[in-house]
Amino acid sequence: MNEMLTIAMPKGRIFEEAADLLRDAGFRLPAEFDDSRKLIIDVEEENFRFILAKPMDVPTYVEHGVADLGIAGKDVMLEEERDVYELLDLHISACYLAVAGLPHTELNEIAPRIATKYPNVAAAYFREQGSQVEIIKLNGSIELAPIIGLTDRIVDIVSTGKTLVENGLVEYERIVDITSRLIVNPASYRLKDKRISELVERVQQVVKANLTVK
Ligand SMILES: Nc1ncnc2c1ncn2[C@@H]1O[C@H](COP(=O)(O)OP(=O)(O)OP(=O)(O)O)[C@@H](O)[C@H]1O
Ligand SMILES: O=P(O)(O)OC[C@H]1O[C@H](OP(=O)(O)OP(=O)(O)O)[C@H](O)[C@@H]1O
Repeated sequence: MNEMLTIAMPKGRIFEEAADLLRDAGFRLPAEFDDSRKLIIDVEEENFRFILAKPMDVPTYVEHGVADLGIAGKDVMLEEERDVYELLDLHISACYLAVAGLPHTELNEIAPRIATKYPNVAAAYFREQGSQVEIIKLNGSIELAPIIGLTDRIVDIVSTGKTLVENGLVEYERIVDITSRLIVNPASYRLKDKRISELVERVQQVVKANLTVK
């Protein structure tokens, strides 16, 4: 029997597409997987243990080795900078990080303020631009910040652009394109290399096939 693999799955948006990828790669995941409130799901047929984590926490579990593998958005990887390897771009849950704000407004020259759920990414971006900004960390509804006068700009995820439009905001700069990644703990990668490489191979086939269809 193969050695067990523990995989940290992000709850929420990415979950369904990630589960579809694994199923398309031929892994048998039970129906329970999709609508359970359990946080740990063992799939004995495949010798997998899934842990269902908040998306931002997935790299933390993988870095500490309590999960061998994980699926995380590139946004989370950039923000968290964890000591893990990125094995595959899964090309799912595509979106991008952008700077947005009220239309026809300039950045306050003295102390521009930026609201974001991604303080590290935002700080690095404005540093590279040579702008000194004050970052205000929010946990959601980021678009509120410029509307109610908390900040000049936001750095946030854009997908369809609907949230910006419906709140009267415009995009100023696109920072980076985002898709979800398969990540691995470096020690697990060494110790379970055969099992992990086989999984990567199977998932990669599906990713390639999906890209061809697109
Ligand atoms: N429109 C989008 N908004 C936010 N994240 C998106 C979007 N489209 C794709 N993603 C991807 O999904 C991930 C976030 O998933 P999700 O919204 O479920 O988590 P979350 O932001 O932690 O949610 P919450 O804090 O609302 O529980 C991001 O890391 C990103 O890679
Ligand atoms: O371009 P769109 O397709 O409109 O998607 C982008 C929006 O989706 C996300 O918010 P989410 O729904 O996760 O809510 P939150 O504000 O609570 O983070 C993100 O923070 C944007 O607000």
